[in-house]
Amino acid sequence: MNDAPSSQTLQAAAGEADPHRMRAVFELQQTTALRWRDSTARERIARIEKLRDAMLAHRTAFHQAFAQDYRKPEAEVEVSEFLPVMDEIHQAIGSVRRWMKPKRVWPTKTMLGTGAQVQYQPRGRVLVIAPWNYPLSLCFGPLVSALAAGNTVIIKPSEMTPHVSALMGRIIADTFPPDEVALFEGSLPTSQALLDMPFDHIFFTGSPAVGKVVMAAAAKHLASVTLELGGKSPVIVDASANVQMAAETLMWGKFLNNGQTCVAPDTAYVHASVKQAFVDACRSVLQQRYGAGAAAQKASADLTRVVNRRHTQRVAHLLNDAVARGAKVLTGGDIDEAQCYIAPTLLERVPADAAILSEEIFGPLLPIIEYTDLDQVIHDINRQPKPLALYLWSTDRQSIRRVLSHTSSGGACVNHCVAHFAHGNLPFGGVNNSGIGNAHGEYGFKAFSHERAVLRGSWLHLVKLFFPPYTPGRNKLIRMTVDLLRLPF
Ligand SMILES: NC(=O)c1ccc[n+]([C@@H]2O[C@H](COP(=O)([O-])OP(=O)(O)OC[C@H]3O[C@@H](n4cnc5c(N)ncnc54)[C@H](O)[C@@H]3O)[C@@H](O)[C@H]2O)c1
Repeated sequence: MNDAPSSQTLQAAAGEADPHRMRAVFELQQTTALRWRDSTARERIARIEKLRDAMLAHRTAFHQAFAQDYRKPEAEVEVSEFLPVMDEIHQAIGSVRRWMKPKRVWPTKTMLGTGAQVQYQPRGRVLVIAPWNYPLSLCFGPLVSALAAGNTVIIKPSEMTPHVSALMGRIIADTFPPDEVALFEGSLPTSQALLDMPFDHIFFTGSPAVGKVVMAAAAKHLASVTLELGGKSPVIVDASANVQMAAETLMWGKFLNNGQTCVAPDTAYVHASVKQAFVDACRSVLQQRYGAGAAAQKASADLTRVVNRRHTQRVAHLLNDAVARGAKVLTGGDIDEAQCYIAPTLLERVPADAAILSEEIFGPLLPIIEYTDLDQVIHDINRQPKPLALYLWSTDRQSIRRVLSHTSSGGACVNHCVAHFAHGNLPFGGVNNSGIGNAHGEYGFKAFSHERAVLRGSWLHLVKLFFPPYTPGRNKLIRMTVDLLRLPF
């Protein structure tokens, strides 16, 4: 690969990556992608292990980069960035052999005597576009799945976490030749230049609005897509809920990464009979975790900052708009735009026309809506676009069954929140507005694989009985075969 543009050069352009270099790397990856079609599990595991070792060798540098980008506490870098990627790596190394094996399938009645299997082929050259909120996890997590499936990869991280993105760029450049894996930093122009190229698959994580742009770009080349999007994930705390447990878990899921989580609880419907107890429990959990009083909470090292001023203004607008329309702040409400700080905030009596009830909040605000009729809550949830997650705190089996069977969402947790993201044997993805396709574990492997149907077997020659000319005898045989399928065995 002597004529390959060096990764150092690729990273050299300030701001946006050079489109010519991106195109050159893309072309270069084609030869590798074709060669990797029959790559072995051992080769794929070796690549994943290289990534793991490089990532772990830069653990402290990551802690520093996250602190510089948005003051993310070290513990949260470990639990929400390293842990998911390490889990993905651990699972892929242990299971890729099994995932890759062609799966034999039983013949259907008309195919008796044939042999059939599903072969998992690498898609080829894939593009991973990632958001800023979990930059390491959402770049390297999909990278692991893509490598497990045998693809070459180009990654476009977010421009909003420049220190983490630059560090990941250095790691990729030092670990992989660009014909295997390359990372290009940049914003819209870089993303658009990449989307112009005929990738075999695009794995996009980000907002539903940009997801539509990505899908339209993919349509030009009929590239397959996985879209991991966002939305408003509703919460229900019903009259039977363990209120203390609900407060403890919900305050974690909501204020982890300061609410900047795709599956963050967005709006809480709380039954009137437990609302006051729930609010009291939430207040006390927040005080215990982040300090009593506004000054203590602002000084807490355990609260990540909002990623930048623009997003601080956006979240502050949601809060101010709700308050101006009559919402009441139950706790929090402090804003320091210069420091990108917004206190953990609970609101009630939010009027229906407040923007906070229609836009994804993606910040440390939680509107609480008191309810008495569960069916009305289900009706309200079903009027909104299908969310990425739905959370229910309840001990009543009937209510749990009713909510799970009458709503739709990418994923759901009962008596917890956010934690389903961490279960590597569950598909992670949205539905319609919150996403298309799945990530994680074997689902991630499949997202980056083409499931090719392969049919063989000497009995197949019997299909000639259905070839023209359609004599009366053949017509009869065809009709009999169709009628055979009406029989129950
Ligand atoms: N489902 C998930 O797994 C998941 C995970 C994290 C975040 N999200 C969602 O991501 C969103 C927040 O992240 P964000 O603000 O970085 O998202 P975003 O959609 O603004 O940006 C995501 C990526 O797309 C690029 N981009 C932005 N505009 C583009 C355009 N017009 N054309 C091409 N590329 C473009 C960005 O540079 C970035 O790399 C939220 O909606 C959140 O719910 C989803």
